[in-house]
Amino acid sequence: MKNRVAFVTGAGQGIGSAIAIRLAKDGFAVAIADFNVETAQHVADEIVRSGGKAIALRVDVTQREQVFHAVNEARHVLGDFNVIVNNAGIAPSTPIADITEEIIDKVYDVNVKGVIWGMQAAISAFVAEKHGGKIINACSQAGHVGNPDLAVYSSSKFAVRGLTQTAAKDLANRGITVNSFCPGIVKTPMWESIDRQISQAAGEPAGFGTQEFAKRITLGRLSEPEDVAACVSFLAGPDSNYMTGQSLLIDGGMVFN
Ligand SMILES: NC(=O)C1=CN([C@@H]2O[C@H](COP(=O)(O)OP(=O)(O)OC[C@H]3O[C@@H](n4cnc5c(N)ncnc54)[C@H](O)[C@@H]3O)[C@@H](O)[C@H]2O)C=CC1
Ligand SMILES: CC(=O)C(C)=O
Repeated sequence: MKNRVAFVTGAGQGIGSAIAIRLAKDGFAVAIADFNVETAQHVADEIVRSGGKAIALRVDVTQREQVFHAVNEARHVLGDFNVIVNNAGIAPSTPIADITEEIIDKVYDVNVKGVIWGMQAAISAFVAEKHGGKIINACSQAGHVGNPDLAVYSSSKFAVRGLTQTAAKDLANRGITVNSFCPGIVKTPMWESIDRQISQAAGEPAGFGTQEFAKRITLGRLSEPEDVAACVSFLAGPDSNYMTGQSLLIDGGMVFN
């Protein structure tokens, strides 16, 4: 029998690694795709040690050819292609008055172009395998409400929400669903870095930025990467078959739509 194959970008750490590990537990053979191939290999080894199937692939999601190459390799090595999770992202703090062209290009190259290249590569793999599939993009609560000090990042995530809605309409007739997940504050290296930058800018000790954001969380706690992975498991599985174009908030009630 063929493997069900999932390809997760930015899966060497944080939310991406939790998603990869969860999808492996769900029975997927998983391609762990990351700029940092050492952390990716570490996650793949952990999955294989637990009895799952995984490979590590080096990919820079800003480079279209690299994304197509990695998706093709995953398809050939793992034997099919069913789900892509375009998770890789970066989030430098960007107070509005200090935004430069360089930082806009850097963030948009990863967070927006990376998602577009991932969607295109997945479409070509689904077509080659003669079936539909699921595209899942990393958005954020910052893609629903503008966040202080994160203008470039927030606008890139608003773009991901728009791309998700549009692609869902474009791809429905090919049997492809497109959804995104929108975490709030997740305990990962990305969040630690945002907290340091916001706290430093306010002249406060580390942890200040987290306290400020946490005031908005209805459930009263930050989330773990596994909280997000559980929802992505739903989006990757058959129980979400009648859902497309949605951007699912997993933010403990920071934003209500
Ligand atoms: N941590 C948080 O509080 C939240 C995170 N998110 C989103 O979730 C996603 C994952 O975030 P975290 O796990 O927190 O981030 P992280 O910074 O901890 O991990 C990101 C991973 O992406 C990889 N990566 C970065 N640039 C890449 C590129 N050009 N090509 C390939 N891989 C690349 C990194 O090597 C790293 O392994 C991002 O899209 C982020 O915007 C959304 C809402 C909240
Ligand atoms: C990092 C992020 O996406 C936040 C705070 O919403």
